[in-house]
Amino acid sequence: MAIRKAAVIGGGSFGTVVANILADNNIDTTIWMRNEDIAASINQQHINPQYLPGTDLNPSLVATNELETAVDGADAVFISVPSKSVREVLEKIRPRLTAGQALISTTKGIEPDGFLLMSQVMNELCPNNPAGVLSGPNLAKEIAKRELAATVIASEDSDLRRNVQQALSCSYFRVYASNDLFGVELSGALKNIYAIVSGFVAALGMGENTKAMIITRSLAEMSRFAVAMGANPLTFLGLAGVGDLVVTCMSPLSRNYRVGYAIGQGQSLDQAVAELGEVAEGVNTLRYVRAKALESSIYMPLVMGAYEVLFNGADPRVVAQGLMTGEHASDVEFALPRNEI
Ligand SMILES: NC(=O)C1=CN([C@@H]2O[C@H](COP(=O)(O)OP(=O)(O)OC[C@H]3O[C@@H](n4cnc5c(N)ncnc54)[C@H](OP(=O)(O)O)[C@@H]3O)[C@@H](O)[C@H]2O)C=CC1
Ligand SMILES: O=C(CO)COP(=O)(O)O
Repeated sequence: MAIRKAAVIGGGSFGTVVANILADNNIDTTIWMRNEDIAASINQQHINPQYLPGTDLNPSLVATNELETAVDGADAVFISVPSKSVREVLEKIRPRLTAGQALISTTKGIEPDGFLLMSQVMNELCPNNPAGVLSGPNLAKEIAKRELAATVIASEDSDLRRNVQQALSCSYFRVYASNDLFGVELSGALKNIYAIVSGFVAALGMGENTKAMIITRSLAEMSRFAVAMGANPLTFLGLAGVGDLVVTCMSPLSRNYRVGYAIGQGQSLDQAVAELGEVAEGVNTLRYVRAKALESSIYMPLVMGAYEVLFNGADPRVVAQGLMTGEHASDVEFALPRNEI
């Protein structure tokens, strides 16, 4: 069944953008948020003054502080809050959901207990609702200006994939499909770590070759980790992999890049995060991925170096320099395995 009525849970920059695309596509859309003033601004002035100032939202978009107003009768519910709040929000909406309402996460993070991705949390709490993940190179502030962008809808449910493609595709937004939900979701979470590292590199004035080396070795590292976790490495060649890695490692619009940049300029992690005032998922993801890599003996020099900078006060220069001193390695490990060089 096509999506005629949609709910978006979370009134930050990306939730607002997703809701606005749906409204632009004439879908009856309600966005839920806990902040009453922002909801009133969206309903009366059609702006989100805190997260997307200067963007005129579609006047048909309705904002509410009542979950039932958003969720009841929605064909699809998009979850767009930071990962640390996803379980709490799902527990609140779960009693209102009916079987078959699709749940789509846009959240790019990991739950530390059990190293769970958001679709796994959705499946655990709402097993009767088909799950999907939306992920790709999607800087909210550009899409808000209706600049051209593309994304990936990943789900094992082909109806869900088709319905979301139809609901979100428009003149400025294109939606590609994937059935590798785990790979798409994992790459969206992992790339935030490398955006922080790229922020260090930019702040230190390192060269363009260095930046390209960091991005490419980031891709090698994140796909090595993902394969060890059971994901399909080919997914990392797509928009949710290379695409999102490139945009977040190169753009000051990325909050993770900005945290790295501020640290590269000498700020502490606490200062950098406080100044940002929005979520930078990569900070926590770095902690969880480092622990997992150590536990599972996965070689991740960039993750190890970034952790030392963020949490043990190491000089950010050591992260890129660390790559130069490792043992001789393979360029593409899927072609030439590490143990065969
Ligand atoms: N911004 C972007 O370009 C993109 C972001 N994403 C991902 O989307 C997710 C959300 O990010 P984004 O919208 O940017 O984040 P923001 O920091 O812009 O906003 C977070 C939103 O979540 C709300 N929120 C936080 N905790 C809770 C809670 N416990 N209950 C209810 N609401 C809560 C905040 O409410 P309040 O204002 O009341 O604190 C705010 O509305 C992240 O995982 C991010 O990685 C994905 C693609 C692009
Ligand atoms: O995921 C994003 C773009 O695709 C947004 O990245 P940041 O969370 O770093 O802003």
